[in-house]
Amino acid sequence: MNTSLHLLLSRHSLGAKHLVEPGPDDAALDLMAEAALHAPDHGELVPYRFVVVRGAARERLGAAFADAARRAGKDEAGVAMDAERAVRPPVTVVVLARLDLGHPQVPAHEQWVAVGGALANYLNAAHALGFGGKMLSGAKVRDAGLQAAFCGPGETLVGWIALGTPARAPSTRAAKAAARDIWKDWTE
Ligand SMILES: Cc1cc2nc3c(=O)[nH]c(=O)nc-3n(C[C@H](O)[C@H](O)[C@H](O)COP(=O)(O)O)c2cc1C
Repeated sequence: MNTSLHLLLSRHSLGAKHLVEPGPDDAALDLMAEAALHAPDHGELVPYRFVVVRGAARERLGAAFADAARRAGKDEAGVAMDAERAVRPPVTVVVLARLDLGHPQVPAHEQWVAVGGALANYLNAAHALGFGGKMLSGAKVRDAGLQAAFCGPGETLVGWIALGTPARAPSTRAAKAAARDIWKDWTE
């Protein structure tokens, strides 16, 4: 099979507990961002941006996650688990959407499609470079403190991508759908 297609067909998500050092460095993060920029994007609005959390910044994100967990009423075990989610992955990339809601040609749903396309390209590029990762959101994206920490005016906190080197092979699981379930010819 063609190598590029093999990469697309073999990508899978891998959670933080299966990710080890090293995470993507600047060169890899540049390539992943380049790949995101190659996704379809009506009007070339680039309605997204990424914020990289690594090194000592992981502890700060852990503290911010812990604060959010306390605001959500979690007990101390839950708080510690949320903090660990930020500290454990070698690299966490915060995904932010920045839609132009008043755009005369490109409605919001098209800009969201562009955000999703960029995210898919970003994750596929990480996979092509040998990294594993998983996109996560959860109730934390609606936490006012975390939103204030990352979002500029009008931006949406989409979530976090945990990234690192896969510590294990993917587990086998049933396909979410068969290819023939999601396309068909148009007939009357
Ligand atoms: C925007 C977005 C947010 C997500 N948030 C979560 C989440 O909070 N928790 C979770 O378990 N999966 C979440 N997922 C799904 C996983 O990232 C992953 O796609 C899913 O587990 C299926 O695995 P696969 O990517 O290997 O097909 C999210 C996906 C997207 C695109």
